[in-house]
Amino acid sequence: MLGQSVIILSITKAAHDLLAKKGSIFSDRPRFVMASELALKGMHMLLRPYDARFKLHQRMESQVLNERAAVVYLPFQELESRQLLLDLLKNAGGSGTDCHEYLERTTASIIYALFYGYRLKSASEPVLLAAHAVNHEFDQLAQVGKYLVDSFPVLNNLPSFLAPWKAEAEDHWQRNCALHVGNLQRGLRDRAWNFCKQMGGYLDTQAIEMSPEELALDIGIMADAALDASTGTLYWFLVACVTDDGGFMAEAQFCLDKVVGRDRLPTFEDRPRLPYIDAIVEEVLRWRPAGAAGVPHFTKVGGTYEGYRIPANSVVIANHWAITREEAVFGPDVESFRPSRWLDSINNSGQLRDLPTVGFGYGRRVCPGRHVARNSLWIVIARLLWAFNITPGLSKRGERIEVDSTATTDGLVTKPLRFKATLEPRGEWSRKIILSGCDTQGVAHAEMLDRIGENLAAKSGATGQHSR
Ligand code: HEM
Repeated sequence: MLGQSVIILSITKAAHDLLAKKGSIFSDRPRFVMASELALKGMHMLLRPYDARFKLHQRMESQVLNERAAVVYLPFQELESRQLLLDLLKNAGGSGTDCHEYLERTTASIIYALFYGYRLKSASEPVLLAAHAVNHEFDQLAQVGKYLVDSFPVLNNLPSFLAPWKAEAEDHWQRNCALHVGNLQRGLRDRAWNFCKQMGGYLDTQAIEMSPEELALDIGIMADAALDASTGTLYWFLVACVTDDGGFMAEAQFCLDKVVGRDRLPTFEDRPRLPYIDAIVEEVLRWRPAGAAGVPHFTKVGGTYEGYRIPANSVVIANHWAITREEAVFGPDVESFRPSRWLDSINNSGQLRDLPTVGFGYGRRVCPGRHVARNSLWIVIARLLWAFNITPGLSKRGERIEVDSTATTDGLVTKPLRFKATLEPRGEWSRKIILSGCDTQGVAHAEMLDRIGENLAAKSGATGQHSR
C-alpha cells in the first residue's frame, strides 16, 4: 500500500529476535487486495491475516503435517523415490536431459497421493497442468504494483463498471475454486485414506462449520505450496551436483558405500548413520533458499528494535538470500556449496551443528510442511547419490554444457533456469538394483494409504472418517 513502511531484515539475529521471539506481534501478513481479498475471497492460507480463522486452519494443517505425522508418510516417500530412480535410468543417461519433470512427478505424486488419494504417472497429467495454469494466473494477480487497488484499497468502493479488476478477480476465483473443489471431491470419493478425509473428519469431530470451498482451498493451496518449493529445492540440488567443485558428491558416495553398501538402496533406517546426507539437505536449503526474497510478514503494532523505530502497520521481510550468506553465522565461503559446514567436526559426534535454518521461514508463520519436505528431500538425495554419477549434460557435439548456478526464475519461489544433467548408474550393481526393484506402477497404493491412515489414527487418536 502507498506510504507503507517496509523493513527488510538481513541478519539472522534480527529475523529471529523479531519474527520468532516476538511472533505474537510479527505474524500477520500485509493486505493483498487483488490477489487475496478479491481473487481468493481471503482463503489463501499463505496470505491470511493472523487471526482466529488462520489459527483454526493452522490446527487443521498441523494434524496432518506435524513431526509425528510426517513419520507415517515415509513409506510413500520411499515408494516414489524408487520410481524416480527408474525414470532417470531410462531417460537421463547419455547426453543427459532436463530432469525437472521427473523431479516434479515425484514430489507431485507424493503430495497428490497423500492429499487426494491418487498417484501421478507423469508431470503432464491434466490435473497438474491445470494447477500450474491457475497458479501462474494467481502470480500475475499478486504482482506488486500491477493493480491500483492494491495501492489504494478505497478504489474498491467503486461500482463494478468502473472497477474492471473485480471481474478479473471473480473470473480467477471461479477457476481456482473449481480446481480445488474438484480435487476435494475426488479425494473424498476416493476409496483410500487421504488428507481430505482426515481434515474433513477433524472438522466433523470438532463440530466446526466450514464451507467446502474453504476446506478445498486450504488443502489445495497447501498442495500448491508444497509442490513448487519441494521440486525447486530438488532441482537446486541437481545444480549443486553438476557444478560440484568441492567434491561433496564423492564424500557422500563414500559415506553411502560405507553405511549402505552396494547390495541395496539406502532407506530411512540408515538415516542416523548418514548425517552427511542431512548436511546436504540443509546446505541446499541454505545455498539456494526456495523463497530467496522471503515471504512478507506484517505488524500492526509499532515499537523499537536495537535503536531502530518500527512504525505500526509495517511490512517486515526476512531477506532469506542475505541471511543465508552471513559469514559470522555460516562460516567462510558462503557462496560455495559446502555440506561440511553443517557437521560438528570438532566433536566429530555425527550430529548436525545447531546452525539456524532459514529456508522454511520464521516464527508462527514457519512452513508447516517442513518435516514432510525434509523427509522427501533426504530419501531422494540419498538414493540419487547412491545410484548415479551426476554430471552436466552434453551438447550435440558432445561438449559439456556448463550450468550457471546463479541463473534463477523470478517469483515467490525461485527455481533454477532449465538445464540438462546426465545421470549414469555408478555401476552394474546400481543399474541391476534399479531395474529389479524400482518399477512401482503396480503397487497397491490404496492399501498403503489405508495403512498410513491407521498409523496416523494410532498416533494422534483422530480418524479419517468424515460425513461430508
Ligand atoms: C523444500 C520445501 C519447502 C520450502 C523451502 C518451503 C518454504 C516455505 C516458506 C519460506 C514459507 C513462508 C514462511 C514465512 O512466512 O516465514 C512457507 C509457508 C508455507 N508452506 Fe512451505 N516450504 C516447503 C514445503 C512445503 C510443504 C511440503 C508443505 C505442505 C505439505 C508446505 C506448506 C506451506 C504452507 C501451508 C505455508 C503457509 C504458512 C503460513 O502462512 O502460515 N510447504 N513454506
